[in-house]
Amino acid sequence: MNKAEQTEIKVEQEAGVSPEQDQGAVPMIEIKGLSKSFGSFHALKSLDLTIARGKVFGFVGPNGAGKSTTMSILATLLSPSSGYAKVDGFDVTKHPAEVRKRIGYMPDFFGVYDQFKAVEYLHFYGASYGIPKKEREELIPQLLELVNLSDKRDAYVDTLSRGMKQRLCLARCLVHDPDLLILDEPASGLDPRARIEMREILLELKAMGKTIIISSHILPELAEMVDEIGVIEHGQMIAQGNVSEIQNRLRVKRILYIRLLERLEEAEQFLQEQPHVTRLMRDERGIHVHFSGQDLEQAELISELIAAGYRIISFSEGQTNLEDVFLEITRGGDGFE
Ligand SMILES: Nc1ncnc2c1ncn2[C@@H]1O[C@H](COP(=O)(O)OP(=O)(O)OP(=O)(O)O)[C@@H](O)[C@H]1O
Repeated sequence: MNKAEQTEIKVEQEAGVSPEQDQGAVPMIEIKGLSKSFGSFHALKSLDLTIARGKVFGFVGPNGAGKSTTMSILATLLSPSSGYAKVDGFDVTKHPAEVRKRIGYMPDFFGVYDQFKAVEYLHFYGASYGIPKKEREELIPQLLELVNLSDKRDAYVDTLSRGMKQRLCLARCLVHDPDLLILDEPASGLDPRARIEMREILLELKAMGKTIIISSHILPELAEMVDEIGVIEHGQMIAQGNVSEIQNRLRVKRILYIRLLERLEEAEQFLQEQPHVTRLMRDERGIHVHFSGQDLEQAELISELIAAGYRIISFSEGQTNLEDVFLEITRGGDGFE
């Protein structure tokens, strides 16, 4: 590093302002051409990702896709092989201290200090961030309240359930009031009720204006709380956008359910030959139709059925959920343009 660069970093660090912050709104996360190799294995391959301030971003992908690697780089725990990652305008490699001030990181595997009581655990972390005792005494009850653990204040950490430990860990990430939360699979291993509790807390954090990046395999859970999703596979982003944008880019747009009074088997044959029908599944009461047409084509399909003498009891249109989208995208690209 030359002298001019050293001076620039020193000035930024003293001011706590990144060069781009001066020039208006900087994205909370900016990743460009990010690559990471472990020996000859390329875990990340020129990944690009931008997340605006105040957004909740769902990071989804199959096992080993590179989610944790990306998050560890953002958390300054791993260094990139090439490319860059910036948090609030600060490069994670050049200004790790500035980045750490701004982030709360919850890894997928975390250690909790079992010999502590919940309240002591948070004091320990608060103190390690240099928060004075008086402030901590005010802050910690608020954090316990936020994560619904006020009644477990004096419980030993090892007596808490997995869901409670996850929430305590989340409270720990919040002690220094970070702008960005990096949460690696916060709902993993939780039962449905505990996942709902976690989701409600995240919605509260979103309302407080935090930017959140959250990875998960539990896609329908994510859909309800994220503004945007990014799908990663083999170290590359294969789709990014809001949930409905991603759905719009897929061929399977609608799943129709048609109930008929009779001639179900015959109707299945008939539907198979209609335009825009991509897949059919019959149950004892009706037929599920994967349909790639728009409203006009859908109206035509109904007319055709009626004209052919089929007596329709009901015709309904379901939304494809995030799970369908994910399966479609990661099936090998044939459902995704
Ligand atoms: N320290 C390491 N040394 C070697 N390979 C690694 C290391 N860390 C990660 N990898 C490999 O990099 C790839 C990406 O791993 P990563 O943990 O980022 O995936 P992930 O998307 O978070 O998966 P999961 O959902 O299973 O947690 C995997 O193939 C993994 O085995």
